[in-house]
Amino acid sequence: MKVVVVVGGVGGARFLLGVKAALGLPPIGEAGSPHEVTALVNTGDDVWLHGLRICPDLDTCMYTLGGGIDTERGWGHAGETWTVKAELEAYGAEPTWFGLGDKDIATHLIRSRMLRAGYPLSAVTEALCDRWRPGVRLLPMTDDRVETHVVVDDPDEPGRRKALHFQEWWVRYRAELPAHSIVPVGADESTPAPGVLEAIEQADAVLLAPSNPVVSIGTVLAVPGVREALRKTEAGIVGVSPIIGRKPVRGMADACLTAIGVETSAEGVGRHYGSRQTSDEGLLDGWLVQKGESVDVPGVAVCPVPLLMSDVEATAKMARVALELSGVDVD
Ligand SMILES: O=c1nc2n(C[C@H](O)[C@H](O)[C@H](O)CO)c3cc(O)ccc3cc-2c(=O)[nH]1
Repeated sequence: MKVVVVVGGVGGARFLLGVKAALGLPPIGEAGSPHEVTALVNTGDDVWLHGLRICPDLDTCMYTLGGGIDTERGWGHAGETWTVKAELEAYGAEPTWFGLGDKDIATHLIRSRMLRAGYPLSAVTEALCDRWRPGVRLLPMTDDRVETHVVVDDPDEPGRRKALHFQEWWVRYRAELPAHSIVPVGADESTPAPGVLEAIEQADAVLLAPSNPVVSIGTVLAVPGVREALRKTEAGIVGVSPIIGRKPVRGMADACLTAIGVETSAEGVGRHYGSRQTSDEGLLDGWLVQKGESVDVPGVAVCPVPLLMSDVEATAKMARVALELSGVDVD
């Protein structure tokens, strides 16, 4: 069976652990299997810092599925040290608000060297995954440069607005500066990475992970051709709500949803993604929401399940329901 999962970072990576387990694949590492999982990964969080290209969502998926993630933070290496970071600070090298771990820097050095040698991001990712063996194909949504920027009131100059790179808004300001708009800069000119459209077209099932609907899932959908391919595929498309009650399960999706005028609720996000049957932009055939919530998304089969990805087993149960709701038989 061919499964495509649209993902962002931490939530997406945790969900992929469950998808693998639901398909009988070991959550961590690689194993032969009749099933093929392809993750379409958001690259709008990517950033050049200290001369290194950092791809947070690709790395979080790679480390999580490859067994190297720091499970507490949800990003970066387990057992990380921060020697280089301290040295950079000693030089007063900005930015100091972004934590580059020593082991993580090796990933960025390899990637930056390959990018500078002319390799596309998809080839770089494949090379890095040769070591980590995540057991799913990690595809960047595009090989082109797309960077999410957030327009805020300039904290240093009242009355003026400025565009911050997503990482500065997210890490330095903890998304506490109200966002007037969130823009995936470069998305309009980008094209899907090799294999993205084919994976969607050939999929038996497509899942939208419980990642940030705006800056993760939304950014992948902003790459021209992706939404159209999703609307056309024979595969059933099922999303998983990242919101329980009125709060995101983790991260700050509420700050992003408010910025685009979408209610922070499973119903709000479900309607935002829209029904594939009854609207000409919508994507969803099915929508998983928290057990006990009554959610109405016209034209979409809503299925309440326990949504907390408290461990791989719980996530696998959720992923199994999502796969079955998409119309495939998991077993
Ligand atoms: O809150 C933080 N998140 C950090 N993140 C997480 C990152 O900002 C988020 O995971 C995504 O961009 C949002 O999904 C990192 C991710 C990396 O791949 C590499 C380094 C970092 C460093 C930080 C950091 O210092 N603080």
